[in-house]
Amino acid sequence: MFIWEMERLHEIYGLIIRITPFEVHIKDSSYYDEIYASSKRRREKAAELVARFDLEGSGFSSVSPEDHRKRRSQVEKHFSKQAVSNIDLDAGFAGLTSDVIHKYAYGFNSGNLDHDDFNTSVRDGIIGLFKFSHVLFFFPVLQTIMNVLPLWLLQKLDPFVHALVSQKLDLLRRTEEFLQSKSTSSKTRPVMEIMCGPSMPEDMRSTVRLNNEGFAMVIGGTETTARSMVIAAFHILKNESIKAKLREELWTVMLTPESRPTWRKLEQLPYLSAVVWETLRVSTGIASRSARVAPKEALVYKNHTIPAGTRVSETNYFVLTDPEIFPDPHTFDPDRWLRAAAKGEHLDRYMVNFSKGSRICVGMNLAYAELFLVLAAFVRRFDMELFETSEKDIAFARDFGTPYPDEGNARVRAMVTKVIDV
Ligand code: HEM
Repeated sequence: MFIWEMERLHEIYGLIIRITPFEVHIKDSSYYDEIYASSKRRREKAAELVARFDLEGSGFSSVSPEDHRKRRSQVEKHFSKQAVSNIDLDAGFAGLTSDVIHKYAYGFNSGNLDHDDFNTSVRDGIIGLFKFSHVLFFFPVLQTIMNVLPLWLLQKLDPFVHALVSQKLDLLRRTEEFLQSKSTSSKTRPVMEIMCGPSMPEDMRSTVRLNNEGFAMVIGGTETTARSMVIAAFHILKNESIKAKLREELWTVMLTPESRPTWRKLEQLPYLSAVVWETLRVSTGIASRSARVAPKEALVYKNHTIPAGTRVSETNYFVLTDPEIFPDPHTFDPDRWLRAAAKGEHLDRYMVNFSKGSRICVGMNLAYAELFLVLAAFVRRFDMELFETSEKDIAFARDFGTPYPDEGNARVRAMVTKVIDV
């Protein structure tokens, strides 16, 4: 819950504070782009911050911009708007994001949606990693220990850790198979099959490195997007007028409940777009700060000069709930985006949900595609009522990488009252 302590300290000491012996934290939305800058200005990631995820060699874990650029360029082409538009997305959502990213990255269906409660071990592994991430920050060596312990022992020690390690081992085996097999020329090859193919340079072909790229996609692409869908569902079901307005707009492109408009088509709907933006804003995405280091450039914040080499961070949540930019920030108000657009204001400048600059989320297009397609189907096809669910079940109280409520996981329960057939 350190995020709330930072907020308290900012209230006492102002917009810039030193939060650890090595890190400065700024709570000023207008300064964000200086820290999370484009590749024109050199920014490094602090090695200590990424060690806990055990994704050595991946773009996400790269410290230097040179390593990052080299690795990221092999990944990002598979997540362009063009590439992402070509996938099929079906069905409900709790386990959906995990199934989608496994299919997209590794080519197999992890089967969450086939389970009654959606919550198979695939999802448990990622949740386990997030919930354990503060401990792993201080003791990244635990990752090494987890990797060498036999699975039966891990099962006894902690089912979440067991789920995480088994998942990674399973994906490692699949990466090995991709590296050994002759790649096909099929148009729908998963990202990892292409990345393990002959176009990957020799010095970047280690199985562990490649699997860490794939696992970073799985980690990045599961809880974040799933939580956004859950938050959207909560607000849509709670607010009849939002649901009615959305449904009316969706009728224009979904003549029957089974209509499957493309993501491109859905993106052109102004109100649905506003709902997606507001969902991303209020769901925060990544809760933990991710510091950058400007190794050769002294950053200047107002009358403070931050020496080159210092870790500097902002927290996305503080920007996304900045009342100067988003008045009444804790209210789910999709219309704020339409009002701003009508006035020619560019609120999107402050949509730091996916971070900014050269390290902006590589899976952003996939996340948008999932949100548009899933929310459209959800609203057009079902009438539901919230069941034993209140704001407290989704409110951000604890930072485990993504926001979690005070107890357990974000949980929204609903009863299907009608499946719409016209
Ligand atoms: C609503 C959904 C999502 C949100 C809010 C989100 C947010 C973020 C943020 C804030 C970062 C920067 C992390 C940092 O600075 O350390 C990031 C990076 C990343 N995300 Fe996402 N993400 C989402 C969905 C996805 C999806 C669907 C994927 C699937 C590929 C993904 C994969 C990644 C990867 C691999 C990185 C590291 C990129 C790099 O450093 O080059 N994310 N994401």
